[in-house]
Amino acid sequence: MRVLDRWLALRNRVLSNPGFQRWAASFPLTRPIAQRRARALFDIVAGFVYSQVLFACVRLDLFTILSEGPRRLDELSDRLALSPEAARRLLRAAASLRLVQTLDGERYALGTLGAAMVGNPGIAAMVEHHRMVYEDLGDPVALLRGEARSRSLKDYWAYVGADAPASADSDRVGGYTNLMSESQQLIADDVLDAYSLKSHRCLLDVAGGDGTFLVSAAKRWPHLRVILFDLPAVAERAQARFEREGLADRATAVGGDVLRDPLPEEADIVSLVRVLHDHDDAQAQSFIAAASRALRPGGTLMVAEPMAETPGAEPIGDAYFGFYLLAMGSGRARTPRELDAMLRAADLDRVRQLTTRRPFLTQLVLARRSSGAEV
Ligand SMILES: CC(C)=CCC/C(C)=C/CC/C(C)=C/C=C/C(C)=C/C=C/C=C(C)/C=C/C=C(C)/C=C/C=C(C)/C=C/CC(C)(C)O
Ligand SMILES: C[S@@+](CC[C@H](N)C(=O)[O-])C[C@H]1O[C@@H](n2cnc3c(N)ncnc32)[C@H](O)[C@@H]1O
Repeated sequence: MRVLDRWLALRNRVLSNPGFQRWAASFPLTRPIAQRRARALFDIVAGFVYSQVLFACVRLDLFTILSEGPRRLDELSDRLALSPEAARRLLRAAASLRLVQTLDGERYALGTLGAAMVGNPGIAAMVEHHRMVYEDLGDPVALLRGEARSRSLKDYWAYVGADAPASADSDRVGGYTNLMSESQQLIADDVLDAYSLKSHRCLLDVAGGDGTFLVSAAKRWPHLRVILFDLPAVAERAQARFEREGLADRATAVGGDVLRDPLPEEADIVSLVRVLHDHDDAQAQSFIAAASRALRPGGTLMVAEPMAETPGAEPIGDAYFGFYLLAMGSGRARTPRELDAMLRAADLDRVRQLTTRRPFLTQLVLARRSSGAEV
């Protein structure tokens, strides 16, 4: 450990020296590394500006317009209600970020990342939502010290806070339930492709929102019965959704508070999708305990959510969700290892992690309800 400390002190003294930085940026063997590091730092410095370019594109519906085909600057300037100069500035900014692609004759097409936006409306919903996130992160030091004045996310997520979830009435759950439904479309297939429900009979989705995940599961597996449990005002929306989707014969929504009310006990698999990470440890452990109690021995618990220390996506768990959940006032992204320990503490065993297609969006941990004799 002391050797590592000494090495880090030496390395950081060298790296922070302006003379070394100048040398490394000129010497042919170190130049590519120096440029990559400088760019990485610049992108962190400028991240908010890039986000706002994307926000302007989303607000002006640019990607939908370009999904009709390439357009000339004058056409875009009209449709975006921007002067030609302003439209050109936005389009060039978007092109530099691969959201848009420039073509001859001052024409513009969707870029590779803009095309991905068109296929995933949930991302645009998150971009719009970030207006609220950035309000709360305006003074990150005050946020860390618990002195932030802005509380947009605390008000938005009606199930967090001293008077929650009793205050989560129909008016207050609509906003977050729609956002979760839109963004759930990004992950439901990844989860259902990673774990087959073929051999299960009945799936209970705890804190399942308006049922978007269960609708995907029920449509994929016609033999499956599905039950959703969420706060009463949210469960009402889910029941209406099941009826609209023609699934009412095998999909039911039950209203209640996971921390106070018993969960339905018919299921052989219980899922917690994007639920544990927005609760502090004690509450998250109670959610797991409730889910575990709802299963018979041998039943399966499935936890799907973004996790900390995901290889290649470390900033998403620790920086993005770390600060997002701090502003929200509850929860943290956990590592699969931390979840493993929490699951074992609730009469669950055979904990295993399954690979999903896009682990940065969600990872998957499964466990089995152990038989009483083993506990
Ligand atoms: C064909 C040719 C020419 C080339 C081939 C090259 C090739 C293979 C290109 C690939 C192109 C392609 C298919 C791209 C696909 C891109 C995709 C699918 C991108 C997806 C991006 C997803 C994003 C950015 C998701 C963002 C999600 C966010 C920000 C979620 C936030 C969630 C929150 C805040 C949740 C809150 C819930 C709470 C409260 C924490 O519980
Ligand atoms: C982040 S959302 C996730 C919704 C859904 N699972 C998804 O991934 O789209 C968390 C959900 O937990 C529900 N919830 C929070 N606290 C709850 C409680 N004590 N009892 C029941 N549901 C609760 C909320 O109403 C909300 O629908």
